[in-house]
Amino acid sequence: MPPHARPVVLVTLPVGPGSGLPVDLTVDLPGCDVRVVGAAGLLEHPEAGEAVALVCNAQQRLTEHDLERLRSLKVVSVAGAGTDGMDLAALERHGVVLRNAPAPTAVATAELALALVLMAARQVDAAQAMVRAGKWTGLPFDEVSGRDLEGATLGLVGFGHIAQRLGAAARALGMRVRHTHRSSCDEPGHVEHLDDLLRASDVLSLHVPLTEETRGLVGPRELDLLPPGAIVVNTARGPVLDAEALCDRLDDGRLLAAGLDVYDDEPHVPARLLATPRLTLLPHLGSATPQTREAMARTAARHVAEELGGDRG
Ligand SMILES: NC(=O)C1=CN([C@@H]2O[C@H](COP(=O)(O)OP(=O)(O)OC[C@H]3O[C@@H](n4cnc5c(N)ncnc54)[C@H](O)[C@@H]3O)[C@@H](O)[C@H]2O)C=CC1
Ligand SMILES: O=CC(=O)O
Repeated sequence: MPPHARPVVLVTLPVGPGSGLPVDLTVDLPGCDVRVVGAAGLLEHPEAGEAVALVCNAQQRLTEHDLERLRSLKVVSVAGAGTDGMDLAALERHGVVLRNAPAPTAVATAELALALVLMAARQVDAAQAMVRAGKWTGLPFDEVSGRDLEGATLGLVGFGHIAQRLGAAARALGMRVRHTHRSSCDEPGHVEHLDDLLRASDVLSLHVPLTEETRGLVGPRELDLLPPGAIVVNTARGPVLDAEALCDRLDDGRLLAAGLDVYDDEPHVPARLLATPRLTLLPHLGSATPQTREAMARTAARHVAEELGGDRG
């Protein structure tokens, strides 16, 4: 950065006047030149080589090649939780600090996971389809009668920001809550081994980041450990769960129902999933409320301000 120049911060979030999120991040980044650019135009931006910070969402990909173009970058600040699109080793080689913002995503994402659990338990999609198709002729049929959640066990894989909120809501519904995560802990409900959690889970909800360790964490073997008639919800990342294996078990009736917000190759949703019964499919909607999106953007901007500290004009 030339001496006395103001630090340039590139923002690939759709924020500002005329966007879905009319937030002015210059307020959070005093002393910086904030440029809102489209994600696709990041490398082509005339100040790409001068930018010291990038504010982006959790879908942002950053490779070695990108970092060579963004050669002045010191900070990448994700307005969200997931950092699975980033080449972490390349960021380290280039001396770039990576921050994420899981806390502000938690309320909306936990609420969405709860919605998927409730929809699955009460077969909401199928019941509504019955009404819309004019097939409701009397009392609801057995195939949309679902199950009670009170007294059922919710198994949480990962017990961070989102899972803890979902767990609290589930307890309020009278569910038993069990959880497993990377390290041992003595919190009530902690189960040491994933297999034991699966065997106990009437409802399984996934809340781990996508890493080499969690890719394929819940596959055919794991799904077969669930009690018959279990529910599976994934709001974490598509590759954590084998969605084909999930469909097999919905097709043959071993699982009651499932809900997905995330997929292997978003926004592509495979035809097999679209054709599977009792499977609610949402478009990665977890944190998509205006309140949460604003909190995520502002938190990410604050993280940039913290990291740049005295470098600001
Ligand atoms: N659908 C959506 O819109 C959203 C999806 N997400 C996804 O949800 C994930 C979780 O979010 P937060 O709860 O905020 O994250 P967090 O960082 O607060 O919690 C992650 C938890 O996973 C555990 N964990 C990590 N690796 C593990 C492993 N190998 N085995 C077992 N546990 C492991 C950690 O110990 C921690 O308990 C994010 O990484 C992101 O991928 C997050 C926000 C919105
Ligand atoms: O998927 C969203 C995130 O914040 O991670």
